[in-house]
Amino acid sequence: MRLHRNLVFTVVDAIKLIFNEGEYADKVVQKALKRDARWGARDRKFVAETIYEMVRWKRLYNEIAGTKSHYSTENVWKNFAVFAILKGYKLPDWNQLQGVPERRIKGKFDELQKVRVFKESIPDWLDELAIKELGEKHWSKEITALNMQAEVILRTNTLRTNKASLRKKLADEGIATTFIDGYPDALKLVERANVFKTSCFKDGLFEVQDASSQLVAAFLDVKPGMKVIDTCAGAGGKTLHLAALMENKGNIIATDIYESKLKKLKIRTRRAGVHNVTTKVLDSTKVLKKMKGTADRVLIDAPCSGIGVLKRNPDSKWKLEPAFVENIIKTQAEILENYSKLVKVGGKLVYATCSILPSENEKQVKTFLKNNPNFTIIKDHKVSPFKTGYDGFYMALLTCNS
Ligand SMILES: C[S@@+](CC[C@H](N)C(=O)[O-])C[C@H]1O[C@@H](n2cnc3c(N)ncnc32)[C@H](O)[C@@H]1O
Repeated sequence: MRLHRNLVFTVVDAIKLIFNEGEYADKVVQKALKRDARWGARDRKFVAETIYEMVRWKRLYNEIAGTKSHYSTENVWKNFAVFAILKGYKLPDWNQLQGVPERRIKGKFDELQKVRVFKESIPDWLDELAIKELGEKHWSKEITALNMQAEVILRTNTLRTNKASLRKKLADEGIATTFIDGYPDALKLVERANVFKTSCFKDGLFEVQDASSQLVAAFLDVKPGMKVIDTCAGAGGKTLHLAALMENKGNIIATDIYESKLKKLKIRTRRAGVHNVTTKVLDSTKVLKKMKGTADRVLIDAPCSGIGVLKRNPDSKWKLEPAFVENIIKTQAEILENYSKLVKVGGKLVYATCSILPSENEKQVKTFLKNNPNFTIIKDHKVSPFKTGYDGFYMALLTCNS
């Protein structure tokens, strides 16, 4: 395998932006891919995957290269050399790659496989927390799965098309996909591609949404004509799915504390042909008070640590902090307590997170049920990245009895 100069320089610049300027990896990848319009699918794949791999394996590569966390250009090249050797690339005769100690890199890699925090490239605190919550054996399996590359999954917009027809249209645009058992509207890309450029995307025929995330809206058991409140709607990934399941009938109120996210949601509804969504910014307690006890269904897709989606956001390993996780657990408890009041008697609520930590999931639900005996649990579902290969998620379906 050969390395191409302009692709590798793009990767090095991207890594500096992520680690020195604190920019988000997904945004940096998007920008990097726009650098040269002549790049083909293989070039784009190299750029995107190499940036994600260098972010994902930061601690391991730092340890092997002796670069610690200092991100000078020279050190980024040293880390890149580790990546290239471990992936089996033939090193070109470039100044930046002179004198790379190939044998020492391989030897150090083998030696570090015995220490999980290096082998899996994770901060000590996260390893300790996850072991406390899940046990060492379970966590070891999950983190190995969370370090794999994320696949691209699409959700068919059933308001505009069906899965088989979308698959054919995408194939006509050069994008091969497969169905996934157990996920009724999902299509998996055979190879990474820029799906946002397709006319299928522009025509609103699909959304990019992980398979596990596609289970959440369906878990809420919505029906056409219902009144549904999507309390933490963000940019609306699940709102759009709810609208499709409700066949555009009834009323979905999408709320969030950030107006900017709800604006993005509005743009997405137009592309998807969704007509039954209104948005409300949660800027005062009055907004919620007015809707108390009125909803047939409430979705709480709560803010969380995101530990279930490290595959997709490997930079979270380095950006997350223990205090953030502690605080978000308190926020989740408050949100569940406050937003559950929106459900009418006989109505249902889903509490969901993209975390695999029990303290953000089943423990939150247990405490809530203890404090709110008018609610009972119908079922819950944990999605393990290790067992499924997709993102880690938790969802619990509760009902309000009085
Ligand atoms: C997991 S994300 C939601 C993702 C979204 N449902 C989707 O499917 O695309 C959690 C959202 O909760 C919002 N949020 C955080 N604190 C909140 C609060 N107190 N009330 C409502 N929303 C909140 C965040 O802005 C974020 O958009």
